[in-house]
Amino acid sequence: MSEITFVTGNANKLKEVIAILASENGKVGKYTITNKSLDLDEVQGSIEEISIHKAKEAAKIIGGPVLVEDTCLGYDAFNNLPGPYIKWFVKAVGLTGLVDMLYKFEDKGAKAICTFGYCEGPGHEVKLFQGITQGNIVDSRGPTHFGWDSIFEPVGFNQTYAELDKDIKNTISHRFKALDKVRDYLLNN
Ligand SMILES: O=c1[nH]c(=O)c2ncn([C@@H]3O[C@H](COP(=O)(O)OP(=O)(O)OP(=O)(O)O)[C@@H](O)[C@H]3O)c2[nH]1
Ligand SMILES: [Mg+2]
Repeated sequence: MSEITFVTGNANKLKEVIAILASENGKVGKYTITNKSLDLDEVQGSIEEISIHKAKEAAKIIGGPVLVEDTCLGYDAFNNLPGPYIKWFVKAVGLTGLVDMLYKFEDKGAKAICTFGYCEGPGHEVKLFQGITQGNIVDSRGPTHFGWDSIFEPVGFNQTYAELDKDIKNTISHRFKALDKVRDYLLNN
């Protein structure tokens, strides 16, 4: 039995990862998923570079197998920015600012991108697993306690992530799609 530590400083992410990946007593195949709340350094760079760096740093701190995740929200009209910097945009301009900055653009399309990084331990390579959900940026609707959930309406739905039942979000989200690949990998390795 091997243990993998999911390292994140975000309680909402953790809830979703547990619900999607490890609902049955924290186990995925031969692995037990535990967690540690840590704020990891985030370098500037591509989505992939950020997740690789986070995973390597987490493996060093934990000294064993780790899973980390980085989430981006990229506007189609902005060539995928704010992307990995969405957290700082939420803090700086709020949800209203994030909606208003698209006012001159007809295209309200956006991609929610989730990239998990798995590292077996210090010095090991990092494996990446990505999931993308396409949506539109809309005026805030629903609870606002998780990032930009209330301004992202996934394609094919007329509710925002925040309005959707958690059970629904967790079967269509960027995080679900990425975790599906993580699960596949863990069940076969
Ligand atoms: O509405 C949302 N629905 C989601 O499904 C979702 N997933 C992440 N986020 C937010 O997007 C930023 C990512 O930054 P991020 O990946 O660096 O996360 P973080 O710094 O909070 O945690 P971590 O890096 O310690 O894991 C942060 O502001 C998160 O709150 C979401 N917002
Ligand atoms: Mg972060």
